[in-house]
Amino acid sequence: MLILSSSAHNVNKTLTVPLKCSLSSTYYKTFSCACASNSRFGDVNVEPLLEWAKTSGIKGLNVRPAMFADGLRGMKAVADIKAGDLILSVPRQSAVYISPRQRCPFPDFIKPEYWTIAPWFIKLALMILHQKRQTDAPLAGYIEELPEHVELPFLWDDDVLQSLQYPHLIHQIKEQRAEWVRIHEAVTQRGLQPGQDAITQQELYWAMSCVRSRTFSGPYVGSTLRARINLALIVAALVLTNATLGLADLQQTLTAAAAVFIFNILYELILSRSAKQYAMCPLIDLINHSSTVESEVSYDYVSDSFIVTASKDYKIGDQIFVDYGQNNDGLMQYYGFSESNNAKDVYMMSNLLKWLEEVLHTSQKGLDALNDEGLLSALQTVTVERSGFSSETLQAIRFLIATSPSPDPSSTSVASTASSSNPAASSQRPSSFSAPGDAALESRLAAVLVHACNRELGSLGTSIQEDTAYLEAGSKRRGSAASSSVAADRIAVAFRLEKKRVLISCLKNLGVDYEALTSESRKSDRKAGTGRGFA
Ligand SMILES: C[S@@+](CC[C@H](N)C(=O)[O-])C[C@H]1O[C@@H](n2cnc3c(N)ncnc32)[C@H](O)[C@@H]1O
Repeated sequence: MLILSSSAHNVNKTLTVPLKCSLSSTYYKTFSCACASNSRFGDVNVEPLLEWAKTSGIKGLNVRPAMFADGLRGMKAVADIKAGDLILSVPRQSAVYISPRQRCPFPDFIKPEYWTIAPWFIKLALMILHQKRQTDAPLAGYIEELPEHVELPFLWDDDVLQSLQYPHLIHQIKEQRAEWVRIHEAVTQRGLQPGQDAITQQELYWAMSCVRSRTFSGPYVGSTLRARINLALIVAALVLTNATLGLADLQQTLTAAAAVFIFNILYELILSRSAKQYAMCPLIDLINHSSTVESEVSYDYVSDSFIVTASKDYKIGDQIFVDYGQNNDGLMQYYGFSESNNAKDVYMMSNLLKWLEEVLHTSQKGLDALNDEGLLSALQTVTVERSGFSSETLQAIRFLIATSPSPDPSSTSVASTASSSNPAASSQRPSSFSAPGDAALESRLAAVLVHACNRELGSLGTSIQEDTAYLEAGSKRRGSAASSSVAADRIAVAFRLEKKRVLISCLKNLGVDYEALTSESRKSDRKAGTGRGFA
């Protein structure tokens, strides 16, 4: 799910929805004016979509759908664009949209009691399917342009899934598979009204995949400006009628009117603090992701529209991007791709305890002490960032190093001198290790972390060089018709390469040039005639 943002300077937060003033209509050009060039969009004709967009009040300025490298659809600038320029505006009623507590919009299609309990992405998927089933659906022009297939990893064969080499995501994707089977059963058995055509698993999966890869979400801002004005007019009319007919004391009437207003505003304020709105916006959802730009999709309260403003200058022909606000796990699972050098990417290391035990001789007593202080989980579910490990993980490892017994005085394990150099450490609690210790302890900590990263990298089945070579060989073959399983393979290899890069950056921050080291060892492997094949 993509994040609706308001600030051009802050993409990491789930942002508040702005009350931006909409620009005057003369500022906009509609798509038909924006560019007279190529009306073909790869092998798809975009003209019907743009015609529909125009009649639906969607406005675009100096942008147009286009095909980019690797046959990827996206949006390009058809004139120079300045940072801060409005480039797209989609009225809320032209989007597939749900707000909190929205009533079932089609009780003859889906049972209202199921609608109430359905999560947001099922609701949006059902809205798409409902539109698809109608002959004169208002959003037909949009629905027809949704991709026919959305190739997400939950559809991959198990062997391709395993080639992600990343148990954390493989587990989540398997859970998603099971969840989506249950959702299909629930929709068909408890959601669909009797007499309606069955919803096949393929249909529902397609709709849910579109939703998961194209929805923007943001905080709910309460009623639209128009709804608030309508409420004000109704209350004013009641006050006037009362006053004219002398039905009640004027002061009492005004107090009651003020109470209605305050209640309404407070109610919406409370609702907007926890609730979210979700929207699939035609044309906006043709914009591809890059984490190098700042997020620009926001909800404009005054015009009741979703808008995109450029967060940087674009030259004519440039591709327009937004930041989907996801690390590579999220991008892979719900968007079907990973991004090279994604700054938000992390590596979830599930084997840390195993690697620690190789060098630390951890005792049950030590692990229990960590558990008592809520720190054991920092060794079990470990998020490794490019910059390093979390402060909790460092604290827990410091404690283990300082308190590990040394079973073998001749051992080369990094903890072998820890307890002997600091006999008081064994009586210390984990809470004493939140801050960096002396130079000896910190250097042992670094050695343990380097060991863990090296062991993790070594356990992955392929090296970074093998993954790179596989992708490069595939790029040379580009142009030959690649089957979808080959495409999935490449997507999986690109993903696991990025995960290795996270660990390598982490090692770099620990002072280890992993690539230089492995290239040395490859040279000696070659001399010795050894080395690994591609798995
Ligand atoms: C919101 S849509 C963007 C428009 C999409 N390209 C289309 O043709 O409809 C999101 C999908 O676009 C593709 N996509 C977006 N950004 C990408 C990127 N940086 N690299 C590769 N694919 C990307 C993925 O397939 C993703 O599921």
